[in-house]
Amino acid sequence: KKYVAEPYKIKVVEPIAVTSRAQREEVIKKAGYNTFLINSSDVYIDLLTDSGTTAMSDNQWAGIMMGDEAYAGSKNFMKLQEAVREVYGFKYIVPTHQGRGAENILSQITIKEGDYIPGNMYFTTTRAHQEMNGGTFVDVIIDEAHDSANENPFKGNIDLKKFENLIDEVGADKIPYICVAVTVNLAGGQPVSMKNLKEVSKLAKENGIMVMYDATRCVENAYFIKEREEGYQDKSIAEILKEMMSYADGCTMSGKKDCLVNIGGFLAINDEKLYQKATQLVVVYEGMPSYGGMSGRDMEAMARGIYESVDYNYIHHRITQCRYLGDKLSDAGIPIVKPVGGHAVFLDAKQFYPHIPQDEFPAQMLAAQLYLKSGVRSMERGIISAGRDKDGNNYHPKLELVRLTIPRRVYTYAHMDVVADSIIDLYKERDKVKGLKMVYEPPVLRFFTARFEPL
Ligand SMILES: CC1=C(O)/C(=C\N=C(/Cc2ccc(O)c(F)c2)C(=O)O)C(COP(=O)(O)O)=CN1
Repeated sequence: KKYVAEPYKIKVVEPIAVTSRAQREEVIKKAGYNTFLINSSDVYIDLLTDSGTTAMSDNQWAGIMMGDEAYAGSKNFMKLQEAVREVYGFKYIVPTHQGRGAENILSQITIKEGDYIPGNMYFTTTRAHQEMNGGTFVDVIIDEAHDSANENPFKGNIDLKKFENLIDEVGADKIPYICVAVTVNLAGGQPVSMKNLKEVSKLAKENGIMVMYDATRCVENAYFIKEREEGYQDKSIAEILKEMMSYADGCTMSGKKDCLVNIGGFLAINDEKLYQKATQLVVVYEGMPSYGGMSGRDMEAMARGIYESVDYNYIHHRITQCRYLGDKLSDAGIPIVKPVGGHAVFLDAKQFYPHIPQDEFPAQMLAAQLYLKSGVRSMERGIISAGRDKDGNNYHPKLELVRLTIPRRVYTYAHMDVVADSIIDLYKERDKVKGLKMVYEPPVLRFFTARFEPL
């Protein structure tokens, strides 16, 4: 398979754990069949998440030495503010320790009891903060996004009809903003087209509703627009990203993904009044508006990461490496979410284990089996992650997935081959695998610490 060689060379290495099957059997039992509870020292290839697992560049590490740890008005904040203004185009920026720090503040300053927040598919922390502030999340993504085999090139798109129906149903004054995730994590890292962003922005403006992006993987989204959307092939990633952001009133950002850092995030806003409300809260939850829970050195690393992230060679390799894994799996007949997303390959556990009913947690079991087989850690993104509704009933998401999340600039194609080969082996033994029962269920965001036993 043709692939794009890494546009960087390795300068520092971090040995990884080569384990035996016997060791892994001990580990998975102790971890209650939950990959979140496995120690990093017992993991060979860690595809749990792309969040905070990035390898920073030498330029970013050099920035760590330039930390201005002044409590107020740090030089690094000025650098970060300049980077966000230049690359994203937003006027005001409130640094936070990570994405959910921004989600917490945005939700508190915009959502009132009884409000509705439309969005393109839910995300766990985003929906949690919206609900904690009395809002109700309403999924307005196109239907195709819930069909893992559908190859629509922009499966993250908002269904304008659904958005309009909600406005007619509840009234625009009950909708503080529409949350547009670019890309859509749980749909399989699927992008939103520029055309759809423009249309959403127009409809929202006509109704006095703000548009807030969850910009966590926005550079990946820009790459897909360049690759797939008419009229953008000759534009740079930076130009596309800037245009994307111009259709939003602000964004929350988990810097731990597309800003290429291990910690950090921000809330960016154009409206001055909203910015002032945000600064009143950031001092309560994160710290001064000029550091927001980050050290000076981490703000410097994130500022430098923002500039690096729009380099074509970086993002071209990043997306291509992910697609390499996806193509190798689908060529071998393994059921995955199509098209392959920007940050991960998602295994369709419902099709992988058709004999295991969703209430026996097929995706949870598949992630455990993959660890047992090869020490590769992945993440359940199915019924366990979906949690329970207000009446305490399990949500039954159409997508019962295992996410193989590729950290940025960390693994080589050889690691991708190990992952692919072990999944292909697992598929051959799929009939022998049984489901799980949950033996410990925490009340909130249960997937992080729940424990299971084989049936
Ligand atoms: C699209 C989006 C995210 O992907 C995201 C985080 N993502 C994680 C970490 C994670 C989060 C929640 C889970 O249920 C989970 F199991 C994993 C992840 O692996 O994908 C956040 C929040 O950004 P923070 O992590 O910087 O606070 C906001 N928006």
